[in-house]
Amino acid sequence: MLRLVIERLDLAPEVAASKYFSGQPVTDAAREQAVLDAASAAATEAGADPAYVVAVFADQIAASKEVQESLLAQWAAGESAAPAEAPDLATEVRPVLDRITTELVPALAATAPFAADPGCGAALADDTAEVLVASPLTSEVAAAVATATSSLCD
Ligand SMILES: C=C(O[C@@H]1C=C(C(=O)O)C=C[C@H]1O)C(=O)O
Repeated sequence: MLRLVIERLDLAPEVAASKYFSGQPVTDAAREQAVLDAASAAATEAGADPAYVVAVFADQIAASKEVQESLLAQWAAGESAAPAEAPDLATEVRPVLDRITTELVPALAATAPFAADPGCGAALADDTAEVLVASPLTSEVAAAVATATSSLCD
């Protein structure tokens, strides 16, 4: 589950790069609603609590936007080198995000029972550290992991 959370968040720089070229705003409210609706429907299908899954997905969206805002601000200010090219958001990046949704929802259905466990926070911190060692992230993505995981434990 955490690997999928990280994999999703690690796509945010590509989303930001595509928006750098297209001029599309970071927030796309209609797309966010479609993502949350898809997650809710998939949760019901997987036997998970849709409210829990939607809350976790709202965090994924917020975390992605943190990364995008941070990178776009750096590129605009010339603080870091802007990308030279970017994938197409609709045809190349969002399909990958959608594929992750189909995997992340069943993974959340499996881990949701542990949300109320008193050891959830400590286990989450340990597991997050382990996944981060396995997948080194840029500082912007690493900084948003806290947002992405903030609703996983009660
Ligand atoms: C990732 C995107 O940027 C934002 C974050 C979204 C997400 O995490 O699913 C959806 C829409 C945007 O508000 C996107 O536009 O696809």
